[in-house]
Amino acid sequence: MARRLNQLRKSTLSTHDQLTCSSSILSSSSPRTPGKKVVKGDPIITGIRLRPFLERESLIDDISAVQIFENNVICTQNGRPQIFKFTNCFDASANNKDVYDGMIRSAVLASLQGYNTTVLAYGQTASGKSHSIFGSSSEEGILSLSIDNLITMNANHHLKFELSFLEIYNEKVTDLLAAPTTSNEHVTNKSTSFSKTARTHILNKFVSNSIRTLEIREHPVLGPYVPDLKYIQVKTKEDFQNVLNLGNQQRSVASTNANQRSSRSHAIFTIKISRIDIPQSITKRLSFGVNSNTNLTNTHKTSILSNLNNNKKNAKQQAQDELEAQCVRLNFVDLAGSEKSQQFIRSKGKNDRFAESIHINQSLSTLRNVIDALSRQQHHIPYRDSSLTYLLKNSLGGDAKTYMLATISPSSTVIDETINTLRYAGLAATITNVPQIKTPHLRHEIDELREENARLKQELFLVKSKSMPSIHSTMSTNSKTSLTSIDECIQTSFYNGPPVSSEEQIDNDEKLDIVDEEILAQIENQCHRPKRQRLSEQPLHEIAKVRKIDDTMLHRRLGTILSYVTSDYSITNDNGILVFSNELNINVRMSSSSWINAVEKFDQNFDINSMTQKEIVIALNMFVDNQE
Ligand SMILES: Nc1ncnc2c1ncn2[C@@H]1O[C@H](COP(=O)(O)OP(=O)(O)OP(=O)(O)O)[C@@H](O)[C@H]1O
Repeated sequence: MARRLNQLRKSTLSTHDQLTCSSSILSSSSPRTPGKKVVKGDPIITGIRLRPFLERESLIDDISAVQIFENNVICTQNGRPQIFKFTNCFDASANNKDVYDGMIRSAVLASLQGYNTTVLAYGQTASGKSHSIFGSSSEEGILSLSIDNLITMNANHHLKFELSFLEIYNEKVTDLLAAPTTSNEHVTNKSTSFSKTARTHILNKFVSNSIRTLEIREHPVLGPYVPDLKYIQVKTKEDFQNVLNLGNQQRSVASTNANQRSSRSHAIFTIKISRIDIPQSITKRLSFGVNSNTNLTNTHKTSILSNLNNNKKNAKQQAQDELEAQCVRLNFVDLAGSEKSQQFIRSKGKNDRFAESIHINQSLSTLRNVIDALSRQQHHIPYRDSSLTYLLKNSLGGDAKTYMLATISPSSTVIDETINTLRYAGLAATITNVPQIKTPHLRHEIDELREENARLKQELFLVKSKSMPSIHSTMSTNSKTSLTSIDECIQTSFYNGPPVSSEEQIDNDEKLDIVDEEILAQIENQCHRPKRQRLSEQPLHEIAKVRKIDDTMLHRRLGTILSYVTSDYSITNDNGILVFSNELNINVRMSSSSWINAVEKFDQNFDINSMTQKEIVIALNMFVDNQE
């Protein structure tokens, strides 16, 4: 192992010059306009995932041309190594959970904060896009893990989740959750007396008739959307699985007329998140009935009534738009294989395949053109040149948060495509979005709660530093009341008020960080303790080893503390901890390093025997570095 690492290190050093060279390749594919303005916002977050060798590749003695070493992806093409640097790299040993924890979890959290968020899986055919998003029989995909996380975090049932699943194939958008217009069985049974060619023809016709093609429209506020797309509400993981199965079933019905269609179509799975409690101002307008009085005789009366009805219709439409604008969408996009159309033409050599490849190529080449134009900050971005880019307009250089997971194969036979993928992922990382919070109806409350939270933290510590007889008894009544509702409100962290620009948001966050820092500094001074170093996210056993702490002892200690609070908690696979207690209004998911820190700090600062349950929860929460 050490020898392997040394070899890789050497190869990294010896390829330092190549790095400069490959950086220049990268920059040559994204030449910067001289003097272009610096756009403030969030870059598209990119990650690279290398899949393991497949059995069939091992059988033909294919050799690995790609290695991942820390944040470097090292590709060997014609004996010449090239290095690409990325912030998130997952090697062949990573599973979907690792990808979720390392990159996608923050996308889910962003959507809960009120941002429209998109996760794009980009890469050539068979590089692992679908495996990452949808998983396999033996492994959950990042989509399922995201749903899991969302459902767990919605313990108070304040949020509603609705799912849609669409496919873009040959530039046409189809709804994978809408029932087909006729039954497939009916057609296949009826067609049994036909020859194979005639049956294929009938089936093709049936498929194109039974699957409704949808239009894309652009709304002035919402941006491009598919008006008639079906959304299905889900409450449990089982509901989600049923929706996914339904969509996949429809997708496979469509595949009968185009083998492995899924490889050449784009699929967009959307989780629409909204609050259960709709503001009254909207509910009223939504319930407006539109009268159709057919007994009118007087023309004048008719025209007045028709105007009234139109106004009602407009008010209803407006209310619906307002409601839509307050929903957040978390999209998972499984793109078609990114290889060049030439390969399709060569491998298939058929006319219909040619048309198909042109469409796929149109979508993907437009996607590349859009990425290219955005990275160069050009004025015209060709979003409308393909259905895919039109629908993803807000996710590419718009107001959404975007994550791109580029999947690559280790095989030496496809190294050109792998390098292509890495180049586009590199370009995508230079694109800046300006994310806007979409759900404006809690903003002021959240701002106030954050301030209140910081103030209470300070109050709590000050009380503690004066030997703390009982936190509760020294707190103001207001503080006690606020503390009760803080957890609940922060959990449902949908904003209220006008949309905040990401700049403002960063500014607010920075201010809050400064306040936090100041409070911590004050506390450190008061407690005369040296500043503690923050723990990095490491596996539990590693932290325990470095700190010479017995992790089972820590588990036990946490168990004891929690048993004062609730009996409803569980240890997760990654040694994190999930606490449920509706009665106490807590729903805490701590990672291993967070709760180790929390337990240690708790023990150093508090005497559990002199505290109420509520105080224990507050104190524990206060010490969690990274509450998720
Ligand atoms: N990380 C992984 N671990 C194990 N097997 C994987 C992994 N990634 C991909 N595979 C396997 O590789 C094969 C191709 O993967 P997948 O279908 O996800 O590719 P894809 O990029 O979605 O292809 P396409 O563009 O054709 O849809 C599948 O058999 C899948 O199970």
